[in-house]
Amino acid sequence: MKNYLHLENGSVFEGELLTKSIKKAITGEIVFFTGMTGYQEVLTDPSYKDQIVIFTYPLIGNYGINEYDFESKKPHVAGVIVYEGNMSHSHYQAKYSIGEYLDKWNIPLLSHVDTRAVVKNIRQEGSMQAAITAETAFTFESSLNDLEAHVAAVSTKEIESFGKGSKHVVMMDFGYKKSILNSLLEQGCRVSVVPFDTKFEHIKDLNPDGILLSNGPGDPKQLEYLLENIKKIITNFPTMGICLGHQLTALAFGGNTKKMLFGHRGANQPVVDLKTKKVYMSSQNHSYEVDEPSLQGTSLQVRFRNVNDSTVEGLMHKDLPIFTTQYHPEANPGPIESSLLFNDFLQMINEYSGREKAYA
Ligand SMILES: NC(=O)CC[C@H](N)C(=O)O
Repeated sequence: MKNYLHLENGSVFEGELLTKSIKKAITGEIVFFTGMTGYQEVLTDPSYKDQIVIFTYPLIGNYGINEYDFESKKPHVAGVIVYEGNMSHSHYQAKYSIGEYLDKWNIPLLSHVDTRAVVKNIRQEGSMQAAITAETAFTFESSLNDLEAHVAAVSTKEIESFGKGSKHVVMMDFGYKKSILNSLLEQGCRVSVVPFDTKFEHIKDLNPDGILLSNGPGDPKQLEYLLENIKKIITNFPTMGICLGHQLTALAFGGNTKKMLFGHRGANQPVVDLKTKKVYMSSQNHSYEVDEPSLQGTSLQVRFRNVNDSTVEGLMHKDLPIFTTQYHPEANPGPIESSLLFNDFLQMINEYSGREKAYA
């Protein structure tokens, strides 16, 4: 069935709807993902909440959807745009086609769209809204900012515990990916996943050895009201921050964040570790970045940098055991070479265990 993708700049693209017909237009910020594989992880990563994802790789769906690669319990994207959506998947682990899976959650999949032309629009003009509808005309009534997803919609409502290890990591859940939890479990940790707004006093009672600030959707500044609490937590326990967790760390120490022209979303973003001068290929998904000049005079310094555009890709605290990455060391999808950072986190925890508050 013919349907249309409308961009906020007035461009309209025709496509074929592979999922059931939509009664009402679907709107969201349109973002493009450049990885060749990993669509299942992208669809279920809570950081993509309410966004319309357009895949640049021209064949999506060929290995179906399996039971193992979910990053959370359900898909969070508002809609999916592809060049060719393959509904006759072939993989021994596949349970559904991508279309069946999206249909189950009432998420439209629009195919045969000129994805290269759409991405050129986003690259040239920056982030914008888009709509998927059966109508040839569409008027946007909201602004891009109104569409920003909030962490409260994806964070856990109650504390959940995983693993039996001796080191206890409390993960503040801003919309965590399951692979982060798995990476911590692989390090032999016991993990408590706690709501994003859990107070310092409560976290202290949980007696953590370390804190992980997770990834999550939306503008980090939406959580400005929590920064004081976050700062208290991370200055008292060894901390690793990932993506939104990285951005919140920067804000908590007085740095600033800003929206990028169109963000980084893919599985081959080169990042240099300024400490070792080694370059890693990384998995990324973000629209915001830490504004480097704003770090001047703070106690944070840049540890990782994007090789393509020099943006800040990670920070370390000058005195405290805190480090962060804008990219995703847990991969999924993408290269796993940065998973070593979870070892570093554990080393840092071991170094500081028993020294509670000694450095606060
Ligand atoms: N993956 C993430 O945590 C994304 C962080 C933030 N929502 C951004 O888009 O920049």
